[in-house]
Amino acid sequence: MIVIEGLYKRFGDNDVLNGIELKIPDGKIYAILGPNGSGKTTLIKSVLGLVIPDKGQITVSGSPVSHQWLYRSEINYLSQIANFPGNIRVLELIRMIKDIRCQKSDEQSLIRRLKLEPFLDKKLDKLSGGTKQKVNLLLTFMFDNPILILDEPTSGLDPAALLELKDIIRVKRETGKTIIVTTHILQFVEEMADELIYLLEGDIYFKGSLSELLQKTNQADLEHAIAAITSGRHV
Ligand SMILES: Nc1ncnc2c1ncn2[C@@H]1O[C@H](COP(=O)(O)OP(=O)(O)OP(=O)(O)O)[C@@H](O)[C@H]1O
Repeated sequence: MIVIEGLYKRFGDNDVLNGIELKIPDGKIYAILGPNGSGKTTLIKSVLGLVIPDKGQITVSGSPVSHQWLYRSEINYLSQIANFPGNIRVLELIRMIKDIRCQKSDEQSLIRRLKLEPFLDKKLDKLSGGTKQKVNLLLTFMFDNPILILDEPTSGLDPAALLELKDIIRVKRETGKTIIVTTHILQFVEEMADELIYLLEGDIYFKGSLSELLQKTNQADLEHAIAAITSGRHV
């Protein structure tokens, strides 16, 4: 369980998180939604200890994250923009990350599923954006940890890779993992998410299932529900 209490974060005069209270129980897929700049990445980076909050407390599996780092070994994180040096080859990168994490890994089945065999000897700066994203997904999923945090995982993927990604995530959920995803792809959310967390103006506007959100906003689908929220008709 991830517990967030009274979380505040301000950048300059920009109040990004305004007293977030959130409990994320284990074993489900959570979609964090909200307009551009609403603080989704800031929230997940706070959980990861990559952003230091101004106020508030976060615990992951009972451990406070402040000034700690051991808890992070329980988390697999896919960042929105992964910046690895362009002159490293894919296989070298996989070996490097394995050496750093020192955990059992299962890269072979992911290499097959994501069809990465032809690219293993290629340097990262020679890869297309979608192939780079597949490499990032492989690095995220190859370790068997209880929490997965995925910032825009569908970015640049073709339909076949998207199907593989959804399948990989479903299998992770079946094995009891907690999966937190930020995305703007509403079809992905409708298909995959057990719970939606909607951020608006630095706070949580809604947390619950898709059907609860549709009921709350009196709309027929997620696209219209979000349009209703952002136009202020349901704040
Ligand atoms: N390191 C930083 N320094 C200054 N401002 C920042 C920093 N990181 C984020 N911000 C600002 O905080 C706000 C929230 O950014 P964040 O990336 O968390 O939003 P988001 O909901 O993930 O957006 P998007 O949907 O566009 O990815 C934005 O106004 C952004 O400019």
